[in-house]
Amino acid sequence: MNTSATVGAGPGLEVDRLGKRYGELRALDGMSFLVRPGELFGFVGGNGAGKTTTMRIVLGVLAADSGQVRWDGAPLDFAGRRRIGYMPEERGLYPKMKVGEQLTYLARLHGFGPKAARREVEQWLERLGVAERRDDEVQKLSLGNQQRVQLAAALVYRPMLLVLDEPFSGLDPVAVDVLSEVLREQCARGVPVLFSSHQLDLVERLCDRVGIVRQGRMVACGTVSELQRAGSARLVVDAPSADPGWAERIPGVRIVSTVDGQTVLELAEGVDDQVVLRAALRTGPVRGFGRHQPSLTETYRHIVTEEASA
Ligand SMILES: Nc1ncnc2c1ncn2[C@@H]1O[C@H](COP(=O)(O)OP(=O)(O)OP(=O)(O)O)[C@@H](O)[C@H]1O
Repeated sequence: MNTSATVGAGPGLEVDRLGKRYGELRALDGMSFLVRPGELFGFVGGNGAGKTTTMRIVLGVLAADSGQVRWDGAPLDFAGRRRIGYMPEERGLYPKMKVGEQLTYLARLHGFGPKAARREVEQWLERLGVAERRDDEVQKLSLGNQQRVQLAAALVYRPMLLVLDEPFSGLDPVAVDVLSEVLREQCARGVPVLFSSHQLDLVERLCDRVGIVRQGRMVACGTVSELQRAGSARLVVDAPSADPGWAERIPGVRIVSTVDGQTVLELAEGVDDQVVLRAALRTGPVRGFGRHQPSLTETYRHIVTEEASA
């Protein structure tokens, strides 16, 4: 598991040791990671961890105090940044402009001819389920539908990279499915996708790699299973005749929960699970014994808490 990105010439997006202060507040403190072509990268972390600040710096709407953002090994310049599909946290559509006109304008701005622009716009409006709203002003749409249009705005000019700040928040379950599919398709075309989210179940399902941010830096980065392996080892033991505290005296073992004879145990590094099995067998029959696969939410809590107490 990498806790920081390997830096050097290479394809994709490289965020290299970004630093950013707002007055006295250190918002970013050496933020580094890579998003490779065709990779769906989930950017997670608590409120105020520095995700939006990082994305704004990638987009160039905010300048870093230190560090660099690179695309394919070269510093990301204005021309490169124009080819990023961006969905800002504060959203960014013209409220009084009609949906279709706004998207067509964006596509035209990015070099599409009139016919091609209209074709792209129609395709995304259909795909994202807002085609019947093409002649409505953005401000007349529900928040969820405004969000769909905002997504169309990030996709309509075929970006080389997608940077989406909480794209799933506020979407209904059907729209979540459509967006998940769209992001997967973009990845299949080779587009790297960086998105932030607090919906860890969704991130776990969808992402190739996940970066966990705390206090302006990347504290863990890897595939979901790499992160899970880096979390604590847990065992689930089903010993129906055992007293609730049966595992208390095993060195290096902490009881996480006991429900109906089923005990979840956390093992310190190096503890032999066979010692636990023998202790369980001394209590009577053992009906189940196995490793507990933590969810990304559990792993996230573990990593963030460990970092806080380090
Ligand atoms: N314009 C600003 N002026 C001063 N402080 C700011 C500004 N923008 C962000 N911050 C601070 O910088 C830190 C990082 O904020 P940021 O918005 O990047 O976090 P985040 O990870 O996106 O959080 P959330 O999940 O809540 O959206 C926070 O402490 C925030 O209060």
